[in-house]
Amino acid sequence: MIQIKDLHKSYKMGSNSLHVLKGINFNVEEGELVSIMGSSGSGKSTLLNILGMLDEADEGSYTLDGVPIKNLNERVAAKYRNKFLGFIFQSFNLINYKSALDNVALPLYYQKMPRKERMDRAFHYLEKVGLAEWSHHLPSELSGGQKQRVAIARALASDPKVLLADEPTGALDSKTSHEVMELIQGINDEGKTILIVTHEPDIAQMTKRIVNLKDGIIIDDHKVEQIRASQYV
Ligand SMILES: Nc1ncnc2c1ncn2[C@@H]1O[C@H](COP(=O)(O)OP(=O)(O)OP(=O)(O)O)[C@@H](O)[C@H]1O
Repeated sequence: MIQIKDLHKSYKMGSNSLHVLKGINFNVEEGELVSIMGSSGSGKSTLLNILGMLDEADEGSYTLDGVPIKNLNERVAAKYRNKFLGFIFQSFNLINYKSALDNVALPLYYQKMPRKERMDRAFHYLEKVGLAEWSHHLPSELSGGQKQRVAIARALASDPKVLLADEPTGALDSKTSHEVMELIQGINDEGKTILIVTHEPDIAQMTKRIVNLKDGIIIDDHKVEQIRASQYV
């Protein structure tokens, strides 16, 4: 699903240049659940931004579902991004004045899906994350865990090939984090490819593979004996 070869990325700062990614190689197969770990400044967000087509590498190649991602104009990049990728953020990024249902339906509106179809679809995904009864509530009326479930439903509604999650449990308490991870594990069980950036080892242990970054290179990449979140609840 994802092939990354010898990826390099530097940031220019005045006359200096900060070499952040120093030759990253890794592949992700369809249906994997992978966590990317590493200390602050190791390059996790830089890598996730490149995977999310929000930034481009200086050198190396990135192929997503067989498509080489390079030198795309913004319109084509946006089309591929919508088609291939769903995003989940630490801070949920919901629109406060829209209901849970409207938040999930909004990306479908931008994809020009007819109203009835997009509302039915949004409701289906809210049901899937266990929030059917909360569909008309505003984000301010939901708990942190419920907000992240809405954000997950929104990411799933476009049926992307890959979900990219940047610290998805970073704003949640431990019990809620495990519940959200249980949901993510369930979505992965249905075949979705998922990559999670996290600095929490117990969250990484709930994925199937941990990739460790340090100073812009991968220092470790191993499969894990997955801990099922249901053991915690
Ligand atoms: N747009 C930018 N311009 C200049 N330097 C940047 C930029 N973005 C990131 N950096 C620098 O690149 C390095 C890697 O940053 P990155 O955000 O990828 O790390 P990270 O592993 O995600 O860290 P954290 O866990 O703190 O989010 C850091 O030293 C950071 O200051």
